[in-house]
Amino acid sequence: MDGTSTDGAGVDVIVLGAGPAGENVAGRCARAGLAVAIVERELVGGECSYWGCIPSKTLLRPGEVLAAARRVPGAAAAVTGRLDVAAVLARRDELVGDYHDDGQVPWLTERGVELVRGTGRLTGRPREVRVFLADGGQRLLVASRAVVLATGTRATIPPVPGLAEAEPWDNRSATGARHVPRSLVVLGGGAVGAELAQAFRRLGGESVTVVEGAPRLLAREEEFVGDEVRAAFEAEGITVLVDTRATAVHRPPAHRADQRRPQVSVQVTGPAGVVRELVADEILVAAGRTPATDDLGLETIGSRPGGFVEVDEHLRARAVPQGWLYAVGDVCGRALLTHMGKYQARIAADVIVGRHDSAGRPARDHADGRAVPRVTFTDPQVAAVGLTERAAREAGLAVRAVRVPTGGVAGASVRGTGAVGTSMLVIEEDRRVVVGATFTGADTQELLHAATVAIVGEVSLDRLWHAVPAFPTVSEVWLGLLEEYGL
Ligand SMILES: Cc1cc2nc3c(=O)[nH]c(=O)nc-3n(C[C@H](O)[C@H](O)[C@H](O)COP(=O)(O)OP(=O)(O)OC[C@H]3O[C@@H](n4cnc5c(N)ncnc54)[C@H](O)[C@@H]3O)c2cc1C
Ligand SMILES: NC(=O)c1ccc[n+]([C@@H]2O[C@H](COP(=O)([O-])OP(=O)(O)OC[C@H]3O[C@@H](n4cnc5c(N)ncnc54)[C@H](O)[C@@H]3O)[C@@H](O)[C@H]2O)c1
Repeated sequence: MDGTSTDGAGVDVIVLGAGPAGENVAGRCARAGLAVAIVERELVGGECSYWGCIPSKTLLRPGEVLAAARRVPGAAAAVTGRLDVAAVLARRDELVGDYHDDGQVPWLTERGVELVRGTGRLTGRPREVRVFLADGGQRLLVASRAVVLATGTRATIPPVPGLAEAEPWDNRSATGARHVPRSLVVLGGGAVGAELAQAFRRLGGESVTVVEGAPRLLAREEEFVGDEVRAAFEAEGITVLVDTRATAVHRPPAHRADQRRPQVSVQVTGPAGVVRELVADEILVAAGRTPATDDLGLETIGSRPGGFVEVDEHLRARAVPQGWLYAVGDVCGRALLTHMGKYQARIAADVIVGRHDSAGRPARDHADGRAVPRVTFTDPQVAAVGLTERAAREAGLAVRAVRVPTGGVAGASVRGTGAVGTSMLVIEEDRRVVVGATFTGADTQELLHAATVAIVGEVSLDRLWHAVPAFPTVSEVWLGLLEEYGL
């Protein structure tokens, strides 16, 4: 084909997508001595670095610090001003590298990974990828060992009449905002919606309304999670509408190019079919993610373009029996979280490299489905790992759940007044091991890893009893939970 150069000779592994998952599989393969090319069509670092984890946490942090100070008598009196929005947005810009990837590219080049700027597509021949280069040319790459798909996801825009035409915000426009809208409707109360609703409220949004179709916020977590986050949101003036779906959206066109965009009206239908109309400056769609596979050549391997890439326990695409195609990160649909994508990347790299565990078994994914840690960075924070009580019962496990208030320990009291939250363990009765844990409250993120270790290590309660939490730390909730269980 005209303009195509075939100079992929000598490449062992091709990775499509340089988000956190792609970078990690490339880096680990290269560390093992393989020649690796990584293809990226936007910015090295992916969604997480520029439009996901990093900017969203940066927008949340100032409000979290202020709220924490207000809970400490003596310190509270020193909080006299408002958040400096311009400084918050400037810090966001700094942490996203002003939307340039110069700070991230060296991580790849220092490891000897070749960066190819362009859009990659499977050709249908084994281990072959055509790259539509950013400069307009094309390049054919052929790998001797493997191709890894790590192309991530984008925001799903649900088929609500008028929504797409209303030019809604998605995670990119929201995390990259240049101003705080006076009024904001957030469609979806999952992790993206909950975090960004609170961020914009605390940054000065006068009216923030979350519209969630499920019966509660963060609906995949324990039921008390959504109830507690909702109570906290309502206490700070965020309106939460659950069991409610958007049914029509309308934004009239601006009359002149220099005019402020007209407000958007959102018709929602709530419980018992009650219809309401919400009017706001912006609507943010936070209704889940769509895999970036519509133009990846999946049809050439017999898979449906636009879907998640189904993988086995070695992260090999099930559609390719020869086993040369892998998928890691969001695109494999297992757990849409950066740290899980990075974990899958390490496993896939070890399979490609041929690394075995100490028992001589090939690397495989043990954590997905069983021990996925997740933190929603709202205030109160939600930190959870493993199975919810309901999921454990649905999986046929005989479990008992125990709960204590997170604020009931001295460690919480010394951190501030009015500590809220709940700590809960889901315990499999037969084996006396933890299979799930949830901690809500301020700063519970750091309680989580102990629970992850307990689950992955299958540590018995009788052993956990001898893991003494230091005084006065919030980790003393572990002691309360084990006593509540009967130890
Ligand atoms: C607002 C928000 C906040 C979040 N916060 C957190 C958080 O706090 N913690 C957490 O763990 N997770 C968080 N996530 C999820 C996290 O961002 C994703 O799980 C993570 O980015 C997935 O990494 P990935 O490498 O699989 O894909 P991505 O980060 O999406 O990267 C994929 C890359 O592939 C490139 N690409 C796509 N198609 C092609 C192609 N054909 N050729 C070449 N390149 C291609 C893209 O340009 C992109 O750079 C958040 C997500 C959002 C939206
Ligand atoms: N702190 C974190 O780790 C973090 C933060 C943000 C995102 N993420 C990851 O990103 C992924 C995507 O997050 P998300 O919040 O976009 O998706 P999500 O699937 O977690 O939540 C989407 C929510 O939108 C609701 N919804 C969908 N369509 C709707 C409609 N038409 N009307 C009303 N409600 C509707 C769903 O019921 C659901 O509760 C998450 O799965 C999570 O893994 C993680």
